[in-house]
Amino acid sequence: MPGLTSFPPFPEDVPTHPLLVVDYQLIRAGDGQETEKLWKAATELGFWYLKNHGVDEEVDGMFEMGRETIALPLEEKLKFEQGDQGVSFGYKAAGVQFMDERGTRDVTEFVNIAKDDALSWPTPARRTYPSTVNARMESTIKQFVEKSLAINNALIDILNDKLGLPKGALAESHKPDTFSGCTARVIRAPPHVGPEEKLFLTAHTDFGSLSFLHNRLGGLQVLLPGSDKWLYVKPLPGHAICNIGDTLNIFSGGILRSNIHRVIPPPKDQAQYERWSVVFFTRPNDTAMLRHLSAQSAVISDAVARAPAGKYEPGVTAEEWLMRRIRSQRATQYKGPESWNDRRGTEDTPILERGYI
Ligand SMILES: O=C(O)CCC(=O)C(=O)O
Ligand SMILES: [Fe+2]
Repeated sequence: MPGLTSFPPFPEDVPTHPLLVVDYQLIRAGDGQETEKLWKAATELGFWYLKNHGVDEEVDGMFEMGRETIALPLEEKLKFEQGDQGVSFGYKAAGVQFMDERGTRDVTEFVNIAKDDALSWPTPARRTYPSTVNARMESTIKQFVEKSLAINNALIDILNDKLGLPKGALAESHKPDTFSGCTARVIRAPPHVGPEEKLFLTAHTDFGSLSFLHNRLGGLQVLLPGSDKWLYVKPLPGHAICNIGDTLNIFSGGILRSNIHRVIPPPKDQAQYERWSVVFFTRPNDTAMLRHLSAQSAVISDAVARAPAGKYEPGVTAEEWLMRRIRSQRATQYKGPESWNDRRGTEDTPILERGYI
């Protein structure tokens, strides 16, 4: 199984950043200390480990589904390619995104399944999928989506209360039964044998509200606020990695941090293995207007008052934001070095010698 094959351990001698470990069962039990830990992680780096989440079996099934799908002939996969218009559901072929100012093409493949399709199965809601996805919709994908949604929404509810918002304010724009960009994704990157530097996923912030990530090999790196040094996040067995994305950053007036991260080939001996990850991206309802919620929270209102005017009012819906960001990654959008700026999210950490991301 791709997620479970044995491989060399994550090396101890590479620059690594420890994340806070949040225990989901303690969060569910209303443990005050654990809630504080979640708040600290969400506001300082925007990344944390989540243990005791109870989704391990479904994650293994998702790795299997990904392997079965990526193993299909390219011609078959291309029938489901997500295309250049900003749609984020379907298959993403290797080489259709650009990765840097020079327009270098990517090497990763994705299988993206809309939450709306998993929940409405067997009736398609947004689009159709390869046979290998259909075959596991009922047995694997639906369960993974339902459990991931419940976890992310429970965490969002807690952040809602810590932000001083009225009960359920964020839940209003994250309704499970309303169309949204919520997506289950499997990612595959090839083994990397070359000595040259390579990017699997270029520096980015996540586009939605909260990401629930499961990886096995190293390669994920974060840039700490104010630093230009990339640090690995070590995969820990049984621990998911959660991170805040742009839309919670906007709703919270910047209080919740959508931090830059990237994926490079796994470190040292791990580099010769295929790298797989499974992610669930919780994103707001398509029609939700992206705007800070300062009218509903004094804490957010204070934060917005200190921020540059208009920073947390992009003036678009969640669907428009997502489409714009997905489209801006496609190689067809690459017109020269200036196209790189169009890829920016909410993050504005300067990178030394490279200007802003
Ligand atoms: O594969 C990983 O470890 C991270 C994936 C990621 O950052 C993403 O899909 O947005
Ligand atoms: Fe990401």
